[in-house]
Amino acid sequence: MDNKIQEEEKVKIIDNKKYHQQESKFNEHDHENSLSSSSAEEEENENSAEQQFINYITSHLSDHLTVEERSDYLQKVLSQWRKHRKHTQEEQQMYKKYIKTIKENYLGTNSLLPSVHPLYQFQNWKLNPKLIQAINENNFDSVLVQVHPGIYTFECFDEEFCQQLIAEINHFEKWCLENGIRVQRPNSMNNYGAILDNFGFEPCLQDLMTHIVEPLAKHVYSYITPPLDSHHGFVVEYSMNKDKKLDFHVDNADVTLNVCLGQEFTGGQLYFGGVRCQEHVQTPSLPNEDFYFDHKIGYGVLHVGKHRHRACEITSGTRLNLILWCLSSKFQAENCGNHKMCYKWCAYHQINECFHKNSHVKHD
Ligand SMILES: O=C(O)CCC(=O)C(=O)O
Ligand SMILES: [Fe+2]
Repeated sequence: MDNKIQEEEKVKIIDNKKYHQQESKFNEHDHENSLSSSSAEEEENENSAEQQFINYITSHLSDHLTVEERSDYLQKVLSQWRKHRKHTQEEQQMYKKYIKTIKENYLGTNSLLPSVHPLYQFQNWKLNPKLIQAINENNFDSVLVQVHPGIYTFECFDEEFCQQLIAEINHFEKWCLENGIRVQRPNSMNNYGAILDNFGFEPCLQDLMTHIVEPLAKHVYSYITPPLDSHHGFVVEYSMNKDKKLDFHVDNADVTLNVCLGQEFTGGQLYFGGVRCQEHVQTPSLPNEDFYFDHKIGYGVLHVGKHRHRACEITSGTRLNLILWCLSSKFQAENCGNHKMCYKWCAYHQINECFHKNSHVKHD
C-alpha cells in the first residue's frame, strides 16, 4: 500500500473548545453581568467530584504499592486534577459570561430580537419542501443522492434564505467589531466565520438536527445509534484574504451536515479520503476512497464525522458554509474504548479484515 498521506496531509483532530473572554465596553457593567459565585451547593458538588476521582484512582492502584507510595501518587495526581478542573471551570465561566453579554447586548436590545426576527425561528427557515415531504413520507431516495459511498447530497435551503442568513452573520460580526467583542471562531482550525449557537441560533440548529439530520442519518448510517443529542453549529468563511482552505481532518461529530450558503466563488471543493476510527486515522487513503465534492449554493452534504476530509483552496470569491456537527451520546458511549465497534464503520478495519480473509495482500 503506498503511503498517500504526505507529511502535510497528517489528519488533524479538530476541536471545538476555544472559549476566551476579552475586554469590551460591556465589561464596565461587570458587577451586573457577573455570574453567581460559588455557593454552598457548588462547593458540595466540587467535593463530591473530587471524592469520585479519588475513589477511581485508588481502585486502580496496584496492590504492590506501599501505603506511602499510594499516598504520594494520589497527592500528585490530585494536584494535577485540581489544576485542570480549575482551568476548565474558569473557561466555562468565561464562556457563560461571553454568551450572557451577547444575549443581553446584541439579542436583547437589537431590532433583530430573536422573537421578532423571522430567521431566529425554525418554522421560518426556508427548507426545500420536497425534503420535508420526503422525510414525512419516509421516502428518502426521492431527495438524497449518494455521490460517493457514505456521502450524500440534497437540496436544503433556497438561495434567498442563504442570503438572509449571511446578512445576519455579517450584522453580528459588525456589531462585535463596533463593540469590542471578540467573534469566537468556529473551531481550532477555522480562523474565520462564527459560531451560530452563540448568538441565538442554538434552538433552530437543535431543530435542524432533530427534524432533518437525524431522520436522514437513521436512514443512511444505520450503525449510528440514535438519537443525535448534541450539536455544534457554525459558519465557516473562506476568501482570498482570509483562510483559503482547510487541512485534512476528522470532525468532532458522529454526523456532519455541511450546507453551502454562498457567495460567488471558484475552487473550494471538499475532498474526502475514507472513513477511519481513531486508531487508523493516519492510515493512507485508497484510490477508490478519493472523492471531490463541488459545493452548490443551498445544497447540503451529509457525511459521518470520521469521514476524513479537507476543503481545497478557493481560487476566487468568498465561500460561506453552514456546518452542523451532531453527536449521539449513546453512539459515543458504545464506541469509547471499544475496538470491536469500529468494524462496523472504519473502512481500514473492514479493508484489513477483507485482506485477511483473502490473505493475498500483506497488511500490518
Ligand atoms: O469548508 C468546508 O466545506 C468544510 C468545513 C469543515 O470540514 C469543518 O469546518 O469541519
Ligand atoms: Fe470538517
